[in-house]
Amino acid sequence: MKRDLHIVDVTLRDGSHAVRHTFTEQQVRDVAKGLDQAGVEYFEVSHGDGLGGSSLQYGFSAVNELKLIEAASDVCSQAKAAVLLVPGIGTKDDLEDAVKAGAKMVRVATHVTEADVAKQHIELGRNLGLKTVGFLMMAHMAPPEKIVEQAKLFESYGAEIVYVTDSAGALLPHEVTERVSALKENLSCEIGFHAHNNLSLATANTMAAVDAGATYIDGSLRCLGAGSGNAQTEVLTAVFDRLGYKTGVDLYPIMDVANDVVAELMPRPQEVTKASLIMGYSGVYSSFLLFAQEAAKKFNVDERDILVELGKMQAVGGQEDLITEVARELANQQLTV
Ligand SMILES: C[C@H](O)CC(=O)C(=O)O
Ligand SMILES: [Mn+2]
Repeated sequence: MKRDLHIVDVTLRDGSHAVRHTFTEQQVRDVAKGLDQAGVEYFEVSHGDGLGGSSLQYGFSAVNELKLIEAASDVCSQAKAAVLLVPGIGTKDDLEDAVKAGAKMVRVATHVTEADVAKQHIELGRNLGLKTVGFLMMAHMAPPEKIVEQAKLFESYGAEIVYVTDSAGALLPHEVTERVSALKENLSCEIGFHAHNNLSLATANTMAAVDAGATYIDGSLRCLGAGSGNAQTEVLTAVFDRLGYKTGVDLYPIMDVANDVVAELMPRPQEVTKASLIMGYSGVYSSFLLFAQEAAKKFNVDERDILVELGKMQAVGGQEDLITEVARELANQQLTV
């Protein structure tokens, strides 16, 4: 079918953060099968921090992600597995292994000002015949001109799609419009948008992105993802159908996999809580949520204070060890007053 809007489901990758990387092969099979039957074209599957993410720093996966990619690919008749690769966490060898396991798309993710580290990985993606995407994370931290500059690097390396990634769920709709419009005006590749719902704006922001010209949008079933989660795949399906777009996704089947499969495996409802709200408000990387909550308990400090401090420090992914430092420092300050 000819789609005019592509919904990429990230439940089995961004959702991995929310379940502390404990997805089992059976869970992955069930979700992938449901996505396939519902007509989803691409879905991501890997550790939450992408290929190679299973580590002390980011949290160990219960099951090797190559097995998960294989399990997901096995049950699909038309849907294709995508993997995320953050250069420095994942390697070119990891990508080659993921392709052997069945991956058909790679999304190479860098901090919004560091696109240059993705050259080799994007080139490899193209050489391996993958649909190749550049993913600019923490997009609220750079103005539109900077994002254009960085996106052009991705495009020059061969990326077929460049994403504005609102990792902190901090962007407001007009800020999404500014960023996506700037890319649309200055690039010839397709534009994508990835939302987090920390300010309860994931759907509104995704609508703003599509209005500004994005043709790839991310969602997760029941919002399962880091922080307050992502835009909700089944909601995006309904909303964009109402708006007259052809996504190729069928509403009842996508609702069924969300409710009958994903809801059953969620450790907690995916809500905007005081901690995730403060992440959107202060511009904090959504994947820090569970680490900050753990540190708050350990050092008996308010999780919001940790997150506000991390926002002020402009901490980015890879600096998870700072979270404990900040919590310890806040606890010391409490002792001295
Ligand atoms: C590695 C991150 O979790 C990628 C992502 O989904 C984001 O930045 O948001
Ligand atoms: Mn995300």
